[in-house]
Amino acid sequence: MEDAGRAVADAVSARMDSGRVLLLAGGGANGGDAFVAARHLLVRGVEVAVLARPSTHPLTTLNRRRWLAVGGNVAALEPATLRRELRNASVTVDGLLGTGFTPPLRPALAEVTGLVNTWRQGGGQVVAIDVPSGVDAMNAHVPDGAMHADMTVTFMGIKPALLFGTAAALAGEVTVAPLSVVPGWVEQEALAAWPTDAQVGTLLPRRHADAHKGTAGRVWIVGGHPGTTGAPALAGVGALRAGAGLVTVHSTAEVPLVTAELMVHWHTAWPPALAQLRDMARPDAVAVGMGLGPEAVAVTRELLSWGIPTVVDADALRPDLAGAGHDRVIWTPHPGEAARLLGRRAAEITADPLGAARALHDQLGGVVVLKGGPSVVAHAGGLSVARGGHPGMASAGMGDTLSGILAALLGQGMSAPDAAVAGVRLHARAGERAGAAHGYGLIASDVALELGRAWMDVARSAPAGTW
Ligand SMILES: NC(=O)C1=CN([C@@H]2O[C@H](COP(=O)(O)OP(=O)(O)OC[C@H]3O[C@@H](n4cnc5c(N)ncnc54)[C@H](O)[C@@H]3O)[C@@H](O)[C@H]2O)[C@H](O)CC1
Repeated sequence: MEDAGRAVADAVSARMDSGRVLLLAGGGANGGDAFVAARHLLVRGVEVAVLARPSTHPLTTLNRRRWLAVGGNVAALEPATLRRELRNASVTVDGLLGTGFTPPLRPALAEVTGLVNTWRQGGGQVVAIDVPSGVDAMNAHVPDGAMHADMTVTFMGIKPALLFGTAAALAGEVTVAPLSVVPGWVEQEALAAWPTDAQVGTLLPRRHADAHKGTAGRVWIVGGHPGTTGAPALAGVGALRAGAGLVTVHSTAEVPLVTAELMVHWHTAWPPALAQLRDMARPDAVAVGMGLGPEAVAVTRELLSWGIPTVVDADALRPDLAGAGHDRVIWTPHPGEAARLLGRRAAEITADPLGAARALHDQLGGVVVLKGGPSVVAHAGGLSVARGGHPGMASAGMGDTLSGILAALLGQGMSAPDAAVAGVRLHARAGERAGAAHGYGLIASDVALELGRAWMDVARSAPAGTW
C-alpha cells in the first residue's frame, strides 16, 4: 500500500506544477492508497484535502491515522463538502473503489462519481487509483455511473477493464506501478503481460552487414481466388515491409502487381498446384488463408502437414483445422472468426477477450492472436496484450497486412510466441504513425508504409546495446 500510494503521488506530481489536490478515500484498501498518496503529497508541499468514507479495512484505518499524524485533515465524504472542495481543486484523486467493487454502484457513491464527472467536464483532472470507481476490473463492460479518469495508476499487472471496450475509455492514460513484491510474482499472478516497447524491442531480429535476401527469410503467401485478390497482395507487401527477403504469392487468381518486389505465381487450380508446391523448396514461413475461398481448409491442412512456421488467417480459420496445427503456427482470428471457431457470439468474444484468447489457444494450440483494439496473444506461456494502435485501423486489409508481418518475422527466425508479440506491436505502432500522418481514413497500405519506421521506434526502445 505504501508503494501504491507513493506511485499515485508521483503520478499526480508529474501532472501538475501547482494547485490543490482533492483525494477521495473509500472504505476499502483503495482508500488506504489515497491516504498514503495524500501523505506523500503533503510532505512535498502540495496543498491537499481529503474526503473519506468510514474505513472498513485495517490498513486504511492505519493510514488514515498516519495521515492525521503528519498534520493532515479529513472530512466526511458528503455531497455538500464535495461540491465545496471541488471548486478549489485542480486534481481529484479517485480512491473510492478499486478491485473490490462489486456492481452495481450504490446510489450514494453514484452521486459522488456524478459530481466529480461533472466537475471534470469543466476542466478538472481525475487520477484513478488502480481502476476508476464503478468499473469492474475484470470486465470490459461499464455499469452506469462509473468515474471518468484522465489517468489510472494500476498495480500488480494490467486488468482487462483497463484495456478493452468502453471501460478502457474511462481509464485514460494507464500506468502500471511496480510494487515491491517477491520477484516473478507479478509475471506469475498477472492476468496478462502488457509489454513495453523496451521489452518488445529485445525480441526483434538483428540485421547484419552480410545479410542477403536468403537470410532475411523466404516467405510464401497462399491466398486469393477470383474476386478476392487484394488480400494476398496486402499480406505480401506487409511481409516485405517487415523485412522478409523474398515474398511469393501463390494463388489461383490473377493477383495484381502492387509492387515489382512482390512475386506472384498464378496457378490454375489448387489440387494440381499443391503437387507443384510440394516439389518446390520449402519457404522459411508461409501465411495462408487471406481471400483463399472455399478450398482454404484443404490447402491449409496440406501446408500445416509440412510443419514449417505458418500463419493461418481468414478463410482458413475453420474449426475443421483444430488439431491440425503445431507449435510453430500463429492463428489470427478477429472476433467474428473467433466466434465461428468457438461456436459463440462475437459479443461474447469482445466482452472477455482474454478468456476468448485462452479458449482459442486451448482449441488450436500453437499461438493465437485475437485481433482487436488491442490484440491479445495467447501461447503456452500465458497471455500478452499489445500496447497502442489507432482507431483508424478499423478498415479492410489491416489483418492481411498483419499476417504478412507475422510471416516475415517467422521467416527471420523468430519463435511463434515472440513473432506474435512483436508483430502485433509493430502493426500497432505503424498504425499510430499512419494515423498521425494521414489523420482520418487510414488504409492498410498507409500502415505498411510506416512499418520500417515503426520497427526502428520499437527497436531503439530496447536497452542500450541491444541494437
Ligand atoms: N492488488 C494489490 O496487490 C494491491 C491492492 N491495493 C489496493 O486495494 C484495492 C482493493 O481493495 P479492497 O479493499 O479489496 O476493495 P476496494 O477498496 O476496491 O473497495 C471495497 C470497498 O468498497 C465497497 N464496495 C464494493 N462494491 C461497492 C459498490 N457497488 N458500491 C459501493 N461500495 C462498494 C465495499 O463494501 C468495501 O468497503 C485495490 O484496488 C488497490 O487500490 C493495495 O493498496 C496495493 C496493492
